[in-house]
Amino acid sequence: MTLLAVHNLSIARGTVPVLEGVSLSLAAGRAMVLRGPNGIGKTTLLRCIAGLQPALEGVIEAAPDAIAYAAHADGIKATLTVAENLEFWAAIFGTKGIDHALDAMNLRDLRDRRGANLSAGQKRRLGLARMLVAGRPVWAMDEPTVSLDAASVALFAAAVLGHLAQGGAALIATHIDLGLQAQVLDLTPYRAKAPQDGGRRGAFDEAFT
Ligand SMILES: Nc1ncnc2c1ncn2[C@@H]1O[C@H](COP(=O)(O)OP(=O)(O)OP(=O)(O)O)[C@@H](O)[C@H]1O
Repeated sequence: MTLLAVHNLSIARGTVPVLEGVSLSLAAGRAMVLRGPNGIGKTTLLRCIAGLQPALEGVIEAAPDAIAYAAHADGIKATLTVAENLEFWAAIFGTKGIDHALDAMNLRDLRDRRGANLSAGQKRRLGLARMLVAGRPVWAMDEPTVSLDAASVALFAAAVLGHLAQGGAALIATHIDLGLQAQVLDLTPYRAKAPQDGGRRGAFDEAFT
């Protein structure tokens, strides 16, 4: 069963075209890794697929509320504890139970620590635990392993495998090898033909973080 299909997508950052003609398809149980040099448009593509910005052209097909997105920023509430952060997200996503997410990302001992007091890697683990409480079939993730140590990368890879085994799918922009059996999509051939630097003035989208 196909959980996500993208047809002939063209996307821009600000008003500047970044990628043209991107198509991909992700079936249940499958992972895909997005590759390409810095600035090619991996983040922009993921944001578009997550519904955070419109495409210039093309079609994205997924069931309503199918996609959970983990961005560079973790969206962690500094004044809430680890457990409260996850409870908050479970309430937003309409799911129940956070223990499996605490266990999966080794956060049990940190459950009562406030978001503000977590290390960078711990914050990242909490951000990834959020995916586990989302209860959504398609995980779209942008550089999920930044700040993670080797043990945490292994935990994350195991969490992705578990998600795939349950019929989920994952689209992951990463520069590292996660040891997953994933299809690789290099975005380099889809670089937009329009000038990348010319016409840039006024193109900056300040809301883009
Ligand atoms: N706020 C902005 N407004 C307009 N253009 C931007 C803005 N931020 C980044 N860009 C440009 O958009 C293009 C695509 O950036 P994007 O972040 O999607 O690339 P990426 O492949 O995720 O890069 P990286 O591997 O460095 O994370 C780049 O050329 C970048 O310089």
